[in-house]
Amino acid sequence: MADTQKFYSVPSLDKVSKPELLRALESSLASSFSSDQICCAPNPLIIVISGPSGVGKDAVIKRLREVRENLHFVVTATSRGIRPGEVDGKDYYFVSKEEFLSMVEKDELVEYAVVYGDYKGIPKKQIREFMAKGCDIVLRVDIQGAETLRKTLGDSGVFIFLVAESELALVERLIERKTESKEELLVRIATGREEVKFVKRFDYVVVNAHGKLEEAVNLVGSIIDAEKAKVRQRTPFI
Ligand SMILES: Nc1ncnc2c1ncn2[C@@H]1O[C@H](COP(=O)(O)OP(=O)(O)OP(=O)(O)O)[C@@H](O)[C@H]1O
Repeated sequence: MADTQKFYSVPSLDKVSKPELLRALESSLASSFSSDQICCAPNPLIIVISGPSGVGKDAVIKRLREVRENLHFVVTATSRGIRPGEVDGKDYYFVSKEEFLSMVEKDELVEYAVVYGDYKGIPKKQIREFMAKGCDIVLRVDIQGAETLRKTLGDSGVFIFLVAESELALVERLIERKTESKEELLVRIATGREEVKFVKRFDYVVVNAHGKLEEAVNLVGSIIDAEKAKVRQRTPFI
């Protein structure tokens, strides 16, 4: 009965202006409407992108950075030599083996590994700094690195495994890149065969098919969007 009375105290919708109607609704409910945000801002994410050598991790991340804002790509420190077209401090921090080992000793890396004879590791400082600014963090690691990060981050990170459409496509991509010797090619291909088995430990798998880089990037973007819309947010801590 009381509810029906409240309903009658609200004027007909076509007789009053929007502000008048709002006031009438507020007074019927005996409380004003809040303009506060209903949901809190989503937590920053740590997105781990991994996959076999030559699958397109760098290519996907490069494009992702062009199309998405508020994303920080952590620059990995490596003791490997610089490849043509790579820029120190942008693609990697190129350091000597000695410098790298000193970073390990000072516990400055969240994860590090020897990859095809070279050290690669992720500096903690950068992750903390950019998460504090509200940025999502993208980490590019090989499968060993993803394994270590899973142990550190548990379910608080988003783990994405990139695959090519077929083994043949992956090998062709590596050959066309022309950055490995035939010995290095063999090692990467053999390792890649084993690495595909690790897909089960990831949260998502994304196919980066030949000529379809944009589709792979869009899917990664959709994964990030869906993660940000989750009711139970991941809360990464480094
Ligand atoms: N969807 C695609 N279609 C065609 N070529 C691609 C695609 N994605 C990447 N490539 C090309 O394949 C080669 C390997 O890609 P990229 O260097 O990004 O792989 P990666 O996974 O980062 O390799 P690594 O782990 O050895 O550094 C590059 O020459 C890149 O331009």
